[in-house]
Amino acid sequence: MGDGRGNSNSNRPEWLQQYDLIGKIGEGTYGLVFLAKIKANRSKSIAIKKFKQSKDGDGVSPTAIREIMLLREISHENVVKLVNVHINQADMSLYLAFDYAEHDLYEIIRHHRDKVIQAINQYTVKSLLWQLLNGLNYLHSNWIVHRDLKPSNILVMGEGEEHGVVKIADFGLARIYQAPLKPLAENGVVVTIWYRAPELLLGAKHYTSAVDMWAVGCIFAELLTLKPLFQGQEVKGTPNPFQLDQLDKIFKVLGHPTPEKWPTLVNLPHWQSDVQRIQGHKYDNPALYSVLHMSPKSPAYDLLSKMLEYDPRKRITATQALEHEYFRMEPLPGRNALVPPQPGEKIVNYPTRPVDTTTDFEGTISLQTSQPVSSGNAASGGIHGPHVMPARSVPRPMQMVNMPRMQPQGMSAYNLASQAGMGAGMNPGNMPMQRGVAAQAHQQQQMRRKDPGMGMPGYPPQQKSRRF
Ligand SMILES: Nc1ncnc2c1ncn2[C@@H]1O[C@H](COP(=O)(O)OP(=O)(O)OP(=O)(O)O)[C@@H](O)[C@H]1O
Repeated sequence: MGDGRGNSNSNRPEWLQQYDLIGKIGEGTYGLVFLAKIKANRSKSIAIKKFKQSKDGDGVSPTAIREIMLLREISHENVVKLVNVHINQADMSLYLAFDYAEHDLYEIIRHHRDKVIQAINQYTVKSLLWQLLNGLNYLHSNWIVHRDLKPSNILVMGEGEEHGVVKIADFGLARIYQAPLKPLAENGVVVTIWYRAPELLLGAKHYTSAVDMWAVGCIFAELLTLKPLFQGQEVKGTPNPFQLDQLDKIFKVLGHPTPEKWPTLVNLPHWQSDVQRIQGHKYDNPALYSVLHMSPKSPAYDLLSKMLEYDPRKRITATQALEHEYFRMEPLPGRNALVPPQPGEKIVNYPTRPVDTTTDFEGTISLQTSQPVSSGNAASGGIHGPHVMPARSVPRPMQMVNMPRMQPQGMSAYNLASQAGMGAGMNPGNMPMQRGVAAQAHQQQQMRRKDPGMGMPGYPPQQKSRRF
């Protein structure tokens, strides 16, 4: 695939030359995510996450540094693998290359809800959940709390040797935690609101791995019902973690927490200070089973209610959850979550990721048009063909961590610059670019930018606009 830029190949730093860029696949709070192919092995797809420059442009953000430090030490089948780290010394922009995963739970759930209009089969739900817990158990036993678990961060591998294997991604907010625990206030607000644990919403100063288990409970319920369990309206623009509507949604389903069942509740800042507002409505009759349409006696219900235990100290841990009866009864969980082992069971064909081939590494839009994306790669071809779509416009709201910036010279401590093999002045925009974009796709992108909601029911704008 050519780059449409003549013979600039020899000027490119080595790391750029090893990839063919296919296009943009996503945008998060911290940067853009691109799909690329390794030239030496065209069957190998890579997701390259480019971190945004800090506002003051004085180095690599601490979020990025933290992500690298964590990821380089992490190795587990259910955690996404960091294959390479690249840094552009000219502007200190940072590129992390991960193994590419064709699917994520956000898209899988959306596909079942909006396209096939049918529940995810039990085997798939159980296998996805088991693998998610398995990865999380590994992270927690290594003193890592993810803190931002949500369906889009839980990736699932497409066709190939690892088909249907879950990979936990996006450690932008993950942090090694050690006793004594660091207060939350130092790090900004964590966990996207729908999956945010009640202790955080009530202003807990310390977090534990229990916040991830709450998020897993919300995701488990969403896999079962195809709807987010607690869809609170976020009040933006405040560093205060208190989100009344989110708490209200939780209380409505689970009933009000009480100091009898959750003794440390009374110590939480917002339970005291906002007691009138929090307890304005009294929800005495928990209704989780009616939301889920399942028997409270079923093992799935039992496991879920243990994940949604109010008191974080009583909430089930990942290790305990893996031992739960739910996973010991038929259908047993398997490694390929997407393909039920029983013959005759219908296999759902999930769509490949949409790829926006109009955006290059610098995040600029190209209006040039040429041929469609060449065939022969999973993302652009396969059974579903290319999804050339406009990019999402609105990054998810989340706060940057308030820490001093790492200066460029400081990077050598992490041995990143040497790995990157880049000379100063090199521009990552020189990356070979696929120019297979119709002007129509660009127009569509502009139109959708004006409509962040994209007409999807039940999702607030930042969720609705997640996909192109
Ligand atoms: N290794 C990967 N393979 C394939 N897709 C990925 C990979 N990592 C991330 N993505 C996808 O890229 C998109 C953006 O990811 P990113 O982690 O930057 O942001 P996010 O999780 O959507 O939002 P935020 O960072 O604001 O929480 C998501 O759709 C995600 O599923």
